[in-house]
Amino acid sequence: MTVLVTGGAGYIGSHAALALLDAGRHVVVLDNLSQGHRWAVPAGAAFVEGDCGDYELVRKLITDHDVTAIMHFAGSIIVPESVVYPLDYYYNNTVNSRALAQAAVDAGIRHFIFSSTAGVYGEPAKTPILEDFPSKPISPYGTSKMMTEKMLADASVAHDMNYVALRYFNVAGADPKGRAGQTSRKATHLIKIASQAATGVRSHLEIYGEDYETPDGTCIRDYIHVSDLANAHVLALEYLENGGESDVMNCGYGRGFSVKEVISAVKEVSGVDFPVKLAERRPGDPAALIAGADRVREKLGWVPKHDDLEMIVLHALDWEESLKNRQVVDAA
Ligand SMILES: NC(=O)c1ccc[n+]([C@@H]2O[C@H](COP(=O)([O-])OP(=O)(O)OC[C@H]3O[C@@H](n4cnc5c(N)ncnc54)[C@H](O)[C@@H]3O)[C@@H](O)[C@H]2O)c1
Ligand SMILES: O=c1ccn([C@@H]2O[C@H](COP(=O)(O)OP(=O)(O)O[C@H]3O[C@H](CO)[C@@H](O)[C@H](O)[C@H]3O)[C@@H](O)[C@H]2O)c(=O)[nH]1
Repeated sequence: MTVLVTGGAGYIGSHAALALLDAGRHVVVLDNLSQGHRWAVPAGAAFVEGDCGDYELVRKLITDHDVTAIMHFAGSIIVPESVVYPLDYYYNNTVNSRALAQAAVDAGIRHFIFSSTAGVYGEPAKTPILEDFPSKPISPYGTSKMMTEKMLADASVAHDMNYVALRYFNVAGADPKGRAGQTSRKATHLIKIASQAATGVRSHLEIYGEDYETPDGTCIRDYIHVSDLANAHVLALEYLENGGESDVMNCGYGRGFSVKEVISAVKEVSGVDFPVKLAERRPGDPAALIAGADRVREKLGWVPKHDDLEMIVLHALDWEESLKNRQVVDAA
């Protein structure tokens, strides 16, 4: 009874692997190390280097490791990059997910958990965003994820496999025990970048637009601690194993912070007044994204432990400091 974690050498997958191990599960990580790091795979997990779209490899590792469920994190994640290289995104996020789903179905895997995104909603008409709002992505990244959701929905009807697609809002922070954190080679996320500015890895931070229709003019996002998100995956697995019906669920706290509020929190917690510059709007940024987050609480019994911006920032800063010692920082 092993859980296959694709993308488990990356940011969120490594935290999910830790949460599964903490819950007493067996884990095998499959990662092609295009973005992740071998050292980020928790010590208690088996590791296979390879591509989640490699059907034969996946079939073999399902047999070799006695896999009974899959958590699928592997993918390409940078929204603006997906606009420039859309076909790469459809390949890695949709085509490779199709191959993985095929291998899962053919091997008799009965439970599948998928990393989806608030990006499937595009520019929602209002917030909080509920799961039954229309999926109208405005980037190839969002569309590539939406298509995988739809494949899983159809496959779950045709085959004996239930699934949960978790639609993450803005994931941030790091393992409170310092065992994992965000180490992406091409950081774009606000809290990561602000933490790099506070720890001297970057010279400054740019605010992408302050003329949005929000109280302080900067974009509002629902920041969720990565360890709370990882725990939602463990609960989703238990839910599916107990016969829960397939579903999509938002993962956020149901409240938002503006870019300026996040910057203030990082300055406050770090004690560093790093330079901040105003820049143009980044294309494709909706003004406000806040999760309607009742379903994940009601259906999974999810109770977050880290719904506190200062705590999220503190853990992100601690991780950034620890990366300096590992000498794997990705400078701007
Ligand atoms: N970080 C966020 O805020 C966020 C928000 C919404 C959704 N997501 C989704 O969560 C998942 C994990 O994101 P992350 O932030 O941990 O990113 P990440 O880049 O840190 O991790 C992704 C991992 O997948 C691996 N990978 C990529 N393509 C692969 C392939 N074809 N085969 C095997 N391994 C492959 C990479 O090497 C990396 O280790 C992604 O699917 C992403 O779309 C992330
Ligand atoms: O240096 C920076 C980085 C970000 N931002 C702003 O900060 C906000 C948050 O940006 P970022 O951290 O890059 O996250 P998002 O673009 O909101 O996207 C994340 O959150 C989405 C859900 O809300 C997911 O769909 C995506 O996969 C995930 O990358 C946005 O308004 C950005 O314009 C800045 O002003 N300066």
